[in-house]
Amino acid sequence: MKTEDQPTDTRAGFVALIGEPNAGKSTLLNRMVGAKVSIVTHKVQTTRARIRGIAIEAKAQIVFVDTPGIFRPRRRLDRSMVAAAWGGASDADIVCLLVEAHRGLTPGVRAIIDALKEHKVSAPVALVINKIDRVKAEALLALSAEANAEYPFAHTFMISAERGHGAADLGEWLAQTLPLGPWLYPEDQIADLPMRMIAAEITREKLTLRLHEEIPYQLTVETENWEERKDGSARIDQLIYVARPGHKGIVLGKGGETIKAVSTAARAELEEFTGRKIHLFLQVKVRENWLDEAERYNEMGLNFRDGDG
Ligand SMILES: Nc1nc2c(ncn2[C@@H]2O[C@H](COP(=O)(O)OP(=O)(O)OP(=O)(O)O)[C@@H](O)[C@H]2O)c(=O)[nH]1
Repeated sequence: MKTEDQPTDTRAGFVALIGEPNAGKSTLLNRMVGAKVSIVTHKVQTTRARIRGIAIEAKAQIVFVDTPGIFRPRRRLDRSMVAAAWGGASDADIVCLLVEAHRGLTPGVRAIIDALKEHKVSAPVALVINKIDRVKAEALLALSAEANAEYPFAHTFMISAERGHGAADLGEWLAQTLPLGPWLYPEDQIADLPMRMIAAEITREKLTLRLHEEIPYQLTVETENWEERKDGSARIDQLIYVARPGHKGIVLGKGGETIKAVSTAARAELEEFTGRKIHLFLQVKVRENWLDEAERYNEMGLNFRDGDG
């Protein structure tokens, strides 16, 4: 609620990052927010939850909605993800469409542009050409012209989310373009994602990095318990759900060496993130068909659409 005594020159609002899987949404989010809130791996379709990060730019508070990749729905999970992505896009004050410079207007990007038109997204849409480090300048201009002929983008940015080029200009424009209004979250809050979920994401990232291609992405991590201790440390208990009995052994590894390595890496990152000592306890459970359980979807911030698939 806006009150008389609040400054009137602040701005705040939601910015949805959309684009094909692997476009660099998580990398950009992490760069703008300056804290690790999303998983960055070489695998596609890693972002499952609608994770948000908050950046402060001049007098504006920019709340990023990192949507799951928008791609063609095949399985039930994919359809929820697509619905969540479009939900995020139409609730936003600004939409940023990330396009990979070296891939250009792929059929996937064209499908997103068609969907923007079809969903009549009223928010200004910025075209963000990412990974400019991978192409020559001439190619960028041609791509920009081609894309702007397809959709009335409010602005075009050419950036490298990884190296940082152009990110400041984008941040400045977002800050100027968001609606005037009081900040939405307290200043010291870097993300509205509960710490438990961040902790689960960290462990899932370590698992993904460690297991490479051995396990499909049917694997989920939940933080069951977070206990504050008197000495300032915290005890975190997490459950790793795998879809098949055979996967349990892979996650554990020979003599438990995989799970130990994952636990060590996750604990180190959690300690760095929280600035405190962490006691991390991991347990692996088999949960066949977890992909079909509504409960799991809701925990991931997705709406389970009964009757689908
Ligand atoms: N060369 C180059 N690579 C980049 C750049 N930005 C991101 N990447 C890489 O592109 C890959 C995908 O980046 P992510 O940030 O995970 O992509 P995403 O859009 O969040 O992907 P999903 O979570 O699958 O939707 C990673 O390997 C990044 O390191 C960039 O500016 N230049």
